[in-house]
Formats: sequence, structure tokens, C-alpha cells
Amino acid sequence: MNRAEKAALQLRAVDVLRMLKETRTYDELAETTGLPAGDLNRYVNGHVLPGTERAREVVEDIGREALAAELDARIRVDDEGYVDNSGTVFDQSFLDLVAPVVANAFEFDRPDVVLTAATDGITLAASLASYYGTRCAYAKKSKETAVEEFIEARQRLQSGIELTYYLPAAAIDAGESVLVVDDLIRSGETQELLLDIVETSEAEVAGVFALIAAGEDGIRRARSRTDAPVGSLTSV
Ligand SMILES: O=P(O)(O)OC[C@H]1O[C@H](OP(=O)(O)OP(=O)(O)O)[C@H](O)[C@@H]1O
Ligand SMILES: Nc1ncnc2[nH]cnc12
Repeated sequence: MNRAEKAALQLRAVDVLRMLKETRTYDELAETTGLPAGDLNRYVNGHVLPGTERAREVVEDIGREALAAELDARIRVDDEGYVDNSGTVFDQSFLDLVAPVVANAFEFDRPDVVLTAATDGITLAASLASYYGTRCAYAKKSKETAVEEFIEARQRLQSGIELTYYLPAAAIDAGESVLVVDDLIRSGETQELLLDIVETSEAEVAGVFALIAAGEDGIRRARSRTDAPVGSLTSV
């Protein structure tokens, strides 16, 4: 890790601690993190930065657990098992905190492009692309005007309806590494279409990530398509 990466990790750890501190006293934060309350006070107030190892622990372990709990608190599941995740996907600041935690916890190779499906995956993809300093691309259910060439992925869904996603062909180059993300994965059909797009582009899959897995089917399906890491922050 070079000096800039070390500093970035330390600052990310402070962001996570500040988020946790919003709803906790220092004693409670000490209990959540296992770190001394006096140290936490100095980190949160910006007087001292946590050391690299401590920062890593905060971001990868404590951060992942805390953000998963925060995500659970923000989603609502209706009587039929459908998820209302607008409390999450409309909150770019929350997603900006999620991105580094996810990137560090899941060990994805650093992608060239973060790819999602319009609409609800876009804000998460934007946060992850911003974290990695890479491009963000989203496939849409309709063709964007004035674009000449598209990559198309079509599938007949379990419901019998045919679904087609279109991505401007220039969005991904052959040989690039693509992280496929979405807010939610249930059947895995949407992720599969995105993986088809990556394949058609002759690009590589860096990983598959969803904030929420509704059941196991989608994650299993994505795993059957790639050896890259596949995961979600929480499941319902
Ligand atoms: O794993 P699956 O069964 O494919 O379901 C997951 C997909 O469903 C939702 O999108 P939706 O099609 O509702 O479009 P939206 O993002 O525009 O709401 C969600 O944002 C995922 O993209
Ligand atoms: N909001 C949602 N909850 C559960 N499954 C879904 N499949 C597509 N959208 C969904």
C-alpha cells in the first residue's frame, strides 16, 4: 500500500466512525468497535488518524457489519416479500460510505467500469465508480437516442415476458474489467443479462455485487456464471 492509499484508508475509517457516532455516545461506540473511547474521540474530531491496521479493521469488519445493520433498518419488505429500498438508493451519501466498505470487504479486482441496470442500481454504481475512480455505465430497457451501436442482451423471464437491455457499445472495451452491481438481486435474471453484456463485450468480470439479496437464487445464479467474487451486503 502506498502512502496515498494508506491515507485514503485512514480517512475512510474516520468516515465510518463518524457515521456510527451519529447515533451513539463515545462509550457506546467503544462497545461497538472494541476501541478505546478516548481514541475514538480523537479520530472523530480529526485530531489523530487511526493506524493502518486499525483503519482496515474499522472499514472491513466493523464498517461492513454496521452498514449492513443500517441497510436492514432502511429497507421495508411488504407482505409479498417485495422490498422498498428507496431509503437507500435515494441516499447518495449513504452509498458513498458503502462503496469503500464493499470494495475492501469483497476483494474485487479494481474494475475499469462499474456496470448496472437502470434504474435503481445507478446510484450505487455511481458511488462505486467514484470510489475506484473508474467509469460508470448502465444498461437500459430502451435504446438511447443518437447512439449508433448497442450491445443487446435478451432473455425470456420466468414470467414469460421477454426483457432486453441495451448498452451503448462504446461503454465497455474488449479486455476491460467490469464490476457488475445492482441494488437488489432476486432471481438473478437482471445480473445474468448484465453478465451477457460483459461477455459480448469480450470483457472480464471483476465481481458481482448487490446491496440486498432477496433469497439465495440470484446469488447462486451469478456464482454459476463467474469465478470472480459474488456477494451482497445483506439479505432478506
Ligand atoms: O434479480 P432480479 O429478479 O432480476 O431482480 C432484481 C432487479 O429488479 C429491480 O429492478 P426493476 O426491474 O424493478 O427495475 P428498476 O431498477 O427500474 O426499478 C432491481 O433494481 C434489480 O435490477
Ligand atoms: N423491489 C423488489 N423486491 C423484491 N424482488 C424484486 N424483483 C424486482 N424488484 C423487486
